[in-house]
Amino acid sequence: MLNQVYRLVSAHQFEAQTIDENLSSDEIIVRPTYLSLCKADQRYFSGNRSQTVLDKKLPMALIHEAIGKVVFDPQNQFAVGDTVAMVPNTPHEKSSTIKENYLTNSHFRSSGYDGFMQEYVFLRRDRAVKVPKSFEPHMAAFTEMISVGVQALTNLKETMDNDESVLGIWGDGNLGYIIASLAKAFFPNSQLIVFGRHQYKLDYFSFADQTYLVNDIPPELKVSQALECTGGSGSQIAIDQIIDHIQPMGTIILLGVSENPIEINTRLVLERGLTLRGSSRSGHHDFQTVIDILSKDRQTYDRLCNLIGTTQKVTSIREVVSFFEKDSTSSWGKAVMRWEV
Ligand SMILES: NC(=O)C1=CN([C@@H]2O[C@H](COP(=O)(O)OP(=O)(O)OC[C@H]3O[C@@H](n4cnc5c(N)ncnc54)[C@H](OP(=O)(O)O)[C@@H]3O)[C@@H](O)[C@H]2O)C=CC1
Ligand SMILES: O=C(CO)[C@H](O)[C@H](O)COP(=O)(O)O
Ligand SMILES: [Zn+2]
Repeated sequence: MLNQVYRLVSAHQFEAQTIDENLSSDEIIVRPTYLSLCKADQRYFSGNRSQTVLDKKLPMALIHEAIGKVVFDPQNQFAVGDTVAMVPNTPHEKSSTIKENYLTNSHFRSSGYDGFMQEYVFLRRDRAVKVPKSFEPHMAAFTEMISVGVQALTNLKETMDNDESVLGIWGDGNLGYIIASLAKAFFPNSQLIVFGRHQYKLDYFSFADQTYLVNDIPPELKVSQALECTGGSGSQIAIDQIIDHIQPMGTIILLGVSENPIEINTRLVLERGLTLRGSSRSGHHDFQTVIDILSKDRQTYDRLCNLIGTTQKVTSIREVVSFFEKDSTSSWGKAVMRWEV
């Protein structure tokens, strides 16, 4: 079957390419309906990656956060019209030790492999997670990013010592907001403190127990465990600050992506017996956990709906380009396209 794939060929430039795809019995065909933008997509779109990386990965269809409607399932496991969240990580082996998203031979869409900016997605059936009909579609579109939060909080639970009293989140953007929203589901008895750079963003975290601007943290304040959700050079500054404010033997979960290697004060990491654990992407199990949590927990569901930012119906590549540009100047929230290209 001929399929149209909308690939980024160079910064700010997409091209429609026609590819011939054959459906195998372990795949279904999904028509993408709502696509949500991630910082990683913006870095490719704006050419904010090294030339070596761009040369290696482009042309490539962007977007790894999306829902769509099933149009065909050769095994009738999914009904035509079912809404599914699509898991961008595709593992090629099973391991009892390594989670699917850390296997080095897994393929991740919109990072070296075509993402969801396509007419139809030929999706391995174990990469589709049913979304309840009642879910707000703009919010469901960023299920992947919520699942990154589930993965991070699960990793924290697996790694940390028994001090759950105070959780600190560094980063007042989308990822920080998602993790803060999920935190009470994982740590109902913990106090939640969010550290950010902008008061107007911190105001959205009204459900946290406390928020601080990073240049105004009381010197004696301590958190038990911390999650770093900043990225870029902000990660280095945030990690330095976390090391100063975390209890000895605490765990720091690192999520922010930095283009260049950053410095970490290992002397203090050793002295204080800290654990630093990286958390990247997510797998099918995390997606299912998102659906389960949001189906039961109305408060978390509503908070995540409040993260919906710029939304627009897009019907052409020109509109997609202007949507990416609009998102890059937006100050808050997830940008979601209703996909009618
Ligand atoms: N590990 C993973 O699987 C994933 C990682 N990411 C990565 O996470 C990072 C954050 O993404 P996202 O939330 O969407 O980005 P946002 O830009 O929405 O949020 C980052 C926020 O952190 C603030 N910030 C910067 N430095 C600090 C600091 N030292 N202390 C506290 N806050 C700070 C930023 O302020 P300002 O704008 O002023 O710099 C900004 O408000 C990105 O690098 C992204 O690529 C995203 C998804 C998944
Ligand atoms: O956003 C992410 C997951 O949701 C990751 O940050 C993204 O996968 C990193 O990929 P890349 O190395 O291509 O920037
Ligand atoms: Zn992402």
